[in-house]
Amino acid sequence: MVVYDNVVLIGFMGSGKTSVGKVLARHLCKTFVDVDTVIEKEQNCSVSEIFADKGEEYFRSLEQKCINELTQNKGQVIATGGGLPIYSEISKKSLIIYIDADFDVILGRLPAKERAKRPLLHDESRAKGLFKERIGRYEELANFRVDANQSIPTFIHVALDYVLDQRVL
Ligand SMILES: Nc1ncnc2c1ncn2[C@@H]1O[C@H](COP(=O)(O)OP(=O)(O)O)[C@@H](O)[C@H]1O
Ligand SMILES: O=C(O)C1=C[C@@H](OP(=O)(O)O)[C@@H](O)[C@H](O)C1
Repeated sequence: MVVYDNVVLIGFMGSGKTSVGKVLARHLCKTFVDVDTVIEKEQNCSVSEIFADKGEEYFRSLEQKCINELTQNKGQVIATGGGLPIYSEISKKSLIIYIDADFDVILGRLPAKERAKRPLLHDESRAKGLFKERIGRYEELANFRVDANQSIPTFIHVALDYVLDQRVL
């Protein structure tokens, strides 16, 4: 049986990776880490500011460096940004869970303040295009997909049961 170092959550912007990750980590008694938050702390500015000042390509290089460093450690639940698995390699020793919510559900959940934090969500039709483009990659990479269209308490046990059936350090 494969032994995984970490649980890594992937999925589109706003699908709930951070929210689900925190709950999952608590139940599993693992450390929760959010890639965007780590980058923001290291750079001492927000993701939006990095996009505006240094550009998306630079942000993608920070993501790759960050996920490489984080996956040197073990026993964590790691929430990624929606574009990370599109542009970065994720260690093969990661148990990858796809947090899958419909585009309209995501938009309905995000207040203006949350949308403003995500530069690639500002233009709705472009964001919908990205959503369609990325689904295939998320599905291909994931060990497991969780339907995240409902409230977290209604589906968290599905993710938890799956992880508990695997061997994660
Ligand atoms: N299953 C859910 N039901 C209702 N609201 C949710 C759910 N998952 C996330 N949210 C809300 O959606 C927003 C985006 O969630 P977040 O966890 O930040 O997504 P991500 O990390 O994937 O970008 C937050 O305001 C969060 O409270
Ligand atoms: O999908 C993307 O390309 C992005 C997703 C964001 O993270 P969330 O998925 O947490 O919103 C953040 O990394 C950045 O705005 C780019």
